[in-house]
Amino acid sequence: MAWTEARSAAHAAGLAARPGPVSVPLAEADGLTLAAALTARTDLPAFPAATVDGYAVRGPGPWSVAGRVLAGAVPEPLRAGTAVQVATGAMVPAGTEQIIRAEEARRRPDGRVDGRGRPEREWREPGAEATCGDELAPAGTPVTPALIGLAAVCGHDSLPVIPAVRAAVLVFGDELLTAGLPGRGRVRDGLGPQLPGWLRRLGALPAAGFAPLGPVPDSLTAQASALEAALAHADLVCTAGGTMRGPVDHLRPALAALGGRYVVDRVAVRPGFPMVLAEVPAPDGRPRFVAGLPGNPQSAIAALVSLVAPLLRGLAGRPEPPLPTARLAERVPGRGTFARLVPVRVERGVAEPVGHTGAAMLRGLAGSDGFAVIPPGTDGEAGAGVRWAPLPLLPGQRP
Ligand SMILES: Nc1nc2c(c(=O)[nH]1)N[C@H]1C(S)=C(S)[C@@H](COP(=O)(O)OP(=O)(O)OC[C@H]3O[C@@H](n4cnc5c(N)ncnc54)[C@H](O)[C@@H]3O)O[C@H]1N2
Ligand code: MOO
Repeated sequence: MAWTEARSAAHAAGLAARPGPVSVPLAEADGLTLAAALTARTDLPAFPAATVDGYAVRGPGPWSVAGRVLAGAVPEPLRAGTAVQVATGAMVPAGTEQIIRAEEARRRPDGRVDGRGRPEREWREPGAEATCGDELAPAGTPVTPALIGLAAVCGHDSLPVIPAVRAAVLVFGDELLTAGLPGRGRVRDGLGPQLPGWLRRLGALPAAGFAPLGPVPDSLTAQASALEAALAHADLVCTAGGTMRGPVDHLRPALAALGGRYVVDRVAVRPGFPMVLAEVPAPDGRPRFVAGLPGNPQSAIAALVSLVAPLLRGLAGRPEPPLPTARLAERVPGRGTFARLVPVRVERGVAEPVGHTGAAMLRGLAGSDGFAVIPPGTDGEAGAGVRWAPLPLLPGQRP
């Protein structure tokens, strides 16, 4: 499958399988996606609210001071010739004609206040920000802290959201070490420690109740049963390794044993071409997903960006945004009929290829912002515009 087609297929499969909406308390909604439009449950503000500390007055001055209204209280209507002291945020008494700022009011010896109000009203009218029923954000909007605040001030206690995907990671390979120095045929597992952070940045939560103890042994029975156990807790299982047809590559037979159906089976891209995305049936009728990432560490992350990122956007009910573009700093040869993904650092719109980018390497990737995409049948020319697929780095977390 072509790389662009594979990304679209992953996104479409996610959209089709997205979970139904749930209602969550505001404090738990951050980072999720609105499942229905957010509407104002009341006028905002809900009552006329003073914007300054001062005196609300009615009729011509000087005014005798009839009391005060603090924020949170309901005032009596104002009679002509009187003033009440108001605090910022206090409900303005009915009949108020102007508010004289505290620093611009004079207390006369007889106790009355005098002064001139400013031409503009010093209170907010009900509905100035929103009227009851206004749509404040459409379905599909990512929930941010500011949106949570907006929902709170217009009367919501909970929000309808698409729940977060629960994701689990399984690494395959008897050669993998989880501690100490590599050597004598053994390598350190570079994906088990890395994938959870990327998945979290893509909006997935760890699958509660499932924590593998380490690499899964290279046997079909071990890998099929590890997958089955993970799928009992997770909407998405990312596996690493075993995607090819080596003597101990069991991912495809394990998927077959679980009744898996391929959404994507190998992609015309380098690195990462043996990547797989499969749907596995589940008792509730909503499919679960297995993303088979190749074992070569950089290839695995290329597959994560190519398949897992669009899948998770689909599962969250979000659209797939077009890839950003940048200018290539230097010439990058293509890979014939395959697309090529090249780790780059992107600075002020210029994509600079980094070094150490073999499929088995992480050194280049660890200093990059994402992958420049050299389309099939082309070379990337110095100065030419390219699309690039960002790594899910958070602002302020660039390497
Ligand atoms: N005959 C062919 N052999 C291979 C081809 C091919 O076209 N024909 N393609 C190569 C490509 S491309 C890739 S990518 C790999 C994919 O292989 P697998 O997904 O089956 O991965 P493994 O064989 O298990 O491992 C490959 C490589 O990566 C190391 N590895 C695995 N897991 C980890 C990990 N968690 N952390 C660090 N390193 C890991 C493993 O030791 C191997 O060196 O297949 C090629 N072969
Ligand atoms: O596709 Mo492999 O992932 O080139 O290294």
